[in-house]
Amino acid sequence: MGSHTDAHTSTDPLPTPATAAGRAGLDALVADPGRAVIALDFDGTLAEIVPDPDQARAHPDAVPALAALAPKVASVAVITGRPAEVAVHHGGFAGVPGLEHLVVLGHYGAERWDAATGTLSAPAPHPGVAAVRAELPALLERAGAEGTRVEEKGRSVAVHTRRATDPQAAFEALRGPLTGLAARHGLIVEPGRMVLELRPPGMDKGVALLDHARGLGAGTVLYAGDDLGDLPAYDAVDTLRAEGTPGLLVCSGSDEVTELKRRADLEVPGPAGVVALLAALARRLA
Ligand SMILES: O=P(O)(O)OC[C@H]1O[C@H](O[C@H]2O[C@H](CO)[C@@H](O)[C@H](O)[C@H]2O)[C@H](O)[C@@H](O)[C@@H]1O
Repeated sequence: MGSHTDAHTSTDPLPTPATAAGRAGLDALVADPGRAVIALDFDGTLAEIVPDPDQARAHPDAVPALAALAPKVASVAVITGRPAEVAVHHGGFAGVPGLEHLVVLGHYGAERWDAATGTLSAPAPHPGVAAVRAELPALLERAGAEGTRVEEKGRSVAVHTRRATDPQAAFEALRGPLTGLAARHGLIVEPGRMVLELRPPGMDKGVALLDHARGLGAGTVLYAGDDLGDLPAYDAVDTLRAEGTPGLLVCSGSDEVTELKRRADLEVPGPAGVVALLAALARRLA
């Protein structure tokens, strides 16, 4: 899938989705923004991918675009694999005029941070995470996984291979052993862009998005993502569409992941393209 860049109207050009379903989703959003839910992934979608996860930050135009858009729609939500408070920090989302009602659903929706209260709600930690954390160094040593980096995420542990000599080879070599380790302790492996995360089962971005959209009685849902962990959210938009709620699937395009492009209604060039779309929407809805 992809897009072309016809003017959506003569007054404020919006990209035109490549699919009829996507065009219906965008039309519904523009026609009735007060019932629209805008849901966005963080890394690779609002923030450029960088080698060190600690250094990732929202695109410089992301917060202004979100702050301009949020007051015009029912909800803006960031749905991320990051711990919610890490996304809030790296995104610069706290205390921003216009983002008073932002919601950040972290750990694939297991955590919820509300800008309105500044509070975080989260389940009890899964005991398997501590067990995995204890066994991981020896497993990585045995695997000879030079250049890999462990990201401690609190409710999960992620093994990054982006800085290995051959990132894709390291990813493939570790996938089996890490899947076995996770399974022994009741966890699952969430694969992403040069990362294998060992995390509790039972929640994903699709469940999170469906709960959020249905809870608000959404009339339209836009979801933008870039990675495999976003596919359940794509499924959720398809589910909502089947129920009669229009939606728009946006892919933040990259060369690393192709699965989303095939399903998206609209592909934009990475976080800069996502942010430009959000800004154009905010202008259109003014
Ligand atoms: O759901 P997301 O917001 O997309 O988070 C998914 C993972 O993103 C982070 O890793 C990715 O971004 C890093 C920084 O750009 C990059 O170095 C890494 O290769 C990417 O996989 C984050 O570190 C993970 O914890 C998230 O689960």
